Amino acid sequence: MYNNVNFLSIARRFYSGHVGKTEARKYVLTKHFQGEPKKSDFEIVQEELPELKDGEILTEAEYLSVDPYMRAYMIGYKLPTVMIGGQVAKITASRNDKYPVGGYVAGYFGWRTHTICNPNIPAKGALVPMYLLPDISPYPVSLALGVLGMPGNTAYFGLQEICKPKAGETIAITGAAGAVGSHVGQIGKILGCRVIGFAGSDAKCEYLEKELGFDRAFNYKTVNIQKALREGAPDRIDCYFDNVGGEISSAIMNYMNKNGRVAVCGSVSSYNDSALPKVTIVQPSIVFKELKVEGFLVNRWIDRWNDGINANLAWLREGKLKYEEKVYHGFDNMVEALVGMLRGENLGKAVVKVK
Ligand SMILES: NC(=O)C1=CN([C@@H]2O[C@H](COP(=O)(O)OP(=O)(O)OC[C@H]3O[C@@H](n4cnc5c(N)ncnc54)[C@H](OP(=O)(O)O)[C@@H]3O)[C@@H](O)[C@H]2O)C=CC1
Ligand SMILES: CCCCCC(=O)/C=C/[C@@H]1[C@@H](C/C=C\CCCC(=O)O)[C@@H](O)C[C@H]1O
Repeated sequence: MYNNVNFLSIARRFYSGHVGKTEARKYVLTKHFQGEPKKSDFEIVQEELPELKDGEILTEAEYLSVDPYMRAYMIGYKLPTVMIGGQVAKITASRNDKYPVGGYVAGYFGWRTHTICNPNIPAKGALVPMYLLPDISPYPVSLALGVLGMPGNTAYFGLQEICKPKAGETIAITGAAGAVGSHVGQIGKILGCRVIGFAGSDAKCEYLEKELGFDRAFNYKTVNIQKALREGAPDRIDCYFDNVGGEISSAIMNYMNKNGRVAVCGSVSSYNDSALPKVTIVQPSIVFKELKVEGFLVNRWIDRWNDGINANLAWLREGKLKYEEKVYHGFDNMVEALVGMLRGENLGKAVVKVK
């Protein structure tokens, strides 16, 4: 026979945390985006989550990410479907010894307030499986969506593995004041390169030059790009980290040095458009300058995910890497946050604090 104390300790081994019904909310995409995402493209659905089964955990989202891919990817999904996205969530109940209550996980759970999952069974088709956050103190857990997460690893691996910059070379970056771009530029400086960036406002450019140490930054909305390239990169460009695509990318690629390397990371300038833009041809430059142009998805380096996080964490702690976050507030404001980020409201990483 169990006495009360024994019974409780055994029960705790199998089920710790809040016991009871959980009311969860989620965004269901009901209409494919046309132009900018709209609130009316979604329905917010409330549901009661079931009791946990053995091996499962219940998490509560603290920060949700808004990322450019969300605008681009949904076209491939059959609707209605829960909106995709990454989040940092606290474990509030657990029937899995390796995932204790109070711990934090990063996962692609979608736009949900609460999630039940079994970390031992990877979600079908997950490009980046969920993981328990390492100790990132004294930094906020939201950084696991930015400089210490997917965008940080995109900068870390994308620049070093594809552009392979050498000290003294010149790197050009578009989308330079965003999550990935601002991080790429700082790694470029750590590696001893000349770094020039293009971003969408004078204030962003001032931040890049004065706070992050970019050699030059230009407001692509107001400058003459050819003139900016001549002024910012007198020795031309050796590495181009392309976040935006479009005409500015053609201009930069046509201004590169022989054997230059281009990391094609994304093309946010056209994600809201239904037709792809017509741009200046780049093939003659690729041929005659023997450029290497390579697209990539950061999950290519999933086996080295923690190496990227640890390297970025070390640079943060040494004061070599700085970050900014644009924090939106409230689960009800997810669409405003997504649209705001796509319009360029963010300096650094855009995230939503759920409560
Ligand atoms: N390949 C991969 O694995 C990954 C790719 N990416 C890609 O990296 C890029 C940057 O992502 P991320 O850092 O998360 O986002 P950002 O933090 O850079 O936010 C998006 C930015 O896009 C800029 N932007 C919007 N419209 C335009 C336009 N017409 N022309 C130029 N810039 C524009 C805005 O800045 P501004 O004010 O300067 O216009 C805005 O702040 C995206 O293309 C994304 O898809 C991201 C992660 C992984
Ligand atoms: C033309 C679009 C290019 C987009 C480039 C980009 O930003 C890629 C980002 C991926 C991102 C994808 C995330 C989730 C996909 C689906 C998740 C789900 O819940 O189904 C992430 O995987 C890292 C980058 O490779």
